[in-house]
Amino acid sequence: MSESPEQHVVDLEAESEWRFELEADENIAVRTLSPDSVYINSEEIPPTTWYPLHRNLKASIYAAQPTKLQVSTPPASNYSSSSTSQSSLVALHLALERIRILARRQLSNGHASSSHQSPNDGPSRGPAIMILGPPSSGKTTVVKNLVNMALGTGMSWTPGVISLDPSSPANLIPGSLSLSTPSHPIPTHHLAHPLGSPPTSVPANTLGADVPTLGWWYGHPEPSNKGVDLWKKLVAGIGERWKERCAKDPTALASGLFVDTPSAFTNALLGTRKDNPKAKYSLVADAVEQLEIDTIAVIGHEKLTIDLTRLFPNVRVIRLPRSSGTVDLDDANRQIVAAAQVRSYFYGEPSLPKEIENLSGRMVAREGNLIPYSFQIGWETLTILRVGEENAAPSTALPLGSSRILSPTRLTRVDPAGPAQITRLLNCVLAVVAIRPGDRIKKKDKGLGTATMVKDEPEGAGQVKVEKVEGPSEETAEGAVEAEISEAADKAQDEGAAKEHTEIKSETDVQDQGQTKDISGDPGAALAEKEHEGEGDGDEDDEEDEDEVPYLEEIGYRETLGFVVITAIDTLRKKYTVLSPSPGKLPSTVAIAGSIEWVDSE
Ligand SMILES: Nc1ncnc2c1ncn2[C@@H]1O[C@H](COP(=O)(O)OP(=O)(O)OP(=O)(O)O)[C@@H](O)[C@H]1O
Repeated sequence: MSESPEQHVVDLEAESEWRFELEADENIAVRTLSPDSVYINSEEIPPTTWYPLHRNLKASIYAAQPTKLQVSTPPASNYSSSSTSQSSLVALHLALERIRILARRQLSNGHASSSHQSPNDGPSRGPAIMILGPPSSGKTTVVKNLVNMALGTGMSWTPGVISLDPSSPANLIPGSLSLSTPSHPIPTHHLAHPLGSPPTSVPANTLGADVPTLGWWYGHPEPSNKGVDLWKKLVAGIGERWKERCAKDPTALASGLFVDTPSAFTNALLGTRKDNPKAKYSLVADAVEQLEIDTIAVIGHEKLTIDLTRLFPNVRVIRLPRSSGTVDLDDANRQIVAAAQVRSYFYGEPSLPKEIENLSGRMVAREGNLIPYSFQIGWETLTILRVGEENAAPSTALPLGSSRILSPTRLTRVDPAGPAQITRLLNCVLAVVAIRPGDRIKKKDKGLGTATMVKDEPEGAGQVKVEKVEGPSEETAEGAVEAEISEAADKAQDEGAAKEHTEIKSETDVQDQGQTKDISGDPGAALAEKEHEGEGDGDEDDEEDEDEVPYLEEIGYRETLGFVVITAIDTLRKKYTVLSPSPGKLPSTVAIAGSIEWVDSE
């Protein structure tokens, strides 16, 4: 890097990357002084246009042509490398693009996706690709690159982007799963830049506002065997919404689907149950089925590629080289990412520091700040639930000879006055869920969808027959796969060897930044009353037992309306202080807690 008082310039060779790891106090901007564009995660940075990069970000700028890259302030950690995996990504993108184009042609010729076709027909839907790999192998980066390449073709694609990684910085908020349909390349200005529109309060004039995003709440940073049932129901819900979208929108169907996954998916025993101990990669298989995946790309994990090839004969499994630029993130890094992700949900993209704002020359368009809203709400008004928590009465309290079968997705109510609950609720991220008229369980139905008690009567060879309340039925379908992907994969392998990523309804007006309001009667209380009126049949049965959850289990895994954080708890006045992305009433007074916490350290 050459350094003169007014500029620091990096000379990049053709097909090489400038990689950087920004420290907590490093904010920089880059621009190319050459006539050709450069790219960040395959988003184009036009010539001579400053592109701000915020602290803690780790990424690279790719140049296809020899380039002079100007850097506002050189970061402590930066280097250039010609060992880029860009060409393998381009090869894969081209194969996927061909399928999209053929699918669009088929669809415009009137072929339905589910209709039986002759072998000579092209694909009748776009590719559905899922990216798998170990921790920090670059999965999210690959997804972002492929999505941006598709959106950069000028073909007006509107692919679906699903994040099944609750800890990915590209997702909405830690603990969530998401489905978005971006129509313009996704930026990489800072750590938490999501693959969809970030927050509920996103103003209508920002870049993210036209990226419809739906969010689901898993509530934990990683899928685990304990949460398998909830996980599968969430994935089924996401799959349903994507299929609904495709049924209405042929462009979405032809554009296809990109799925980012958690590194836990590489654990063969994740999701394996005692009743079927030989089942391997159960959650991968579930996602393949629910999302109709036709291609799995595995990053740099040979055994996994072989295992999955054997396990899914109808799915094309390909291997992608791991970019030598990927950075192994430690726990401290991951905590910084998670905190930045929650902060950006509430506050939007951080402001530019003065030294960058004052740079002379053009600057790329950026999203604005968001102004969240803080208020108090009574313990009685906000119903907080947990999914699958086993805090029911001990089995010893049951009648002799009985055992309890708890539904794995049963809802339990959080009693803030209960032991240790204040500690668990403070700083807790909550997903707000919609309550519809049919969701409330009448007293006579209670027990449905919560816990089932069965008598231990021996049946046959001493077996106990249990009846369990099951969730919604699941659809299955098979996906088509294209041979071109195979070629692209082979090419990727060769090159890799050679060198080494709700509809959240928004209330857009913002006010009262950072102020805590004690709204008498509580925001949301009016809505809560309305809910009761809506169900209102004057049925005295509706009187609740404090410990019973009066809602169907289904609300625990339906898409969320948005997220709030409990930032303080007043035990004397029995009120929560809640940070919400938008002002006014909460859209619902029922929220689900998980294990995700956030403390604003800025
Ligand atoms: N070519 C590159 N140059 C510089 N940094 C990179 C490059 N590719 C990826 N990174 C960085 O490496 C880190 C890990 O990449 P990424 O988050 O895509 O991996 P992942 O497999 O999705 O991780 P996780 O284990 O969280 O699922 C990120 O900080 C990412 O920005």
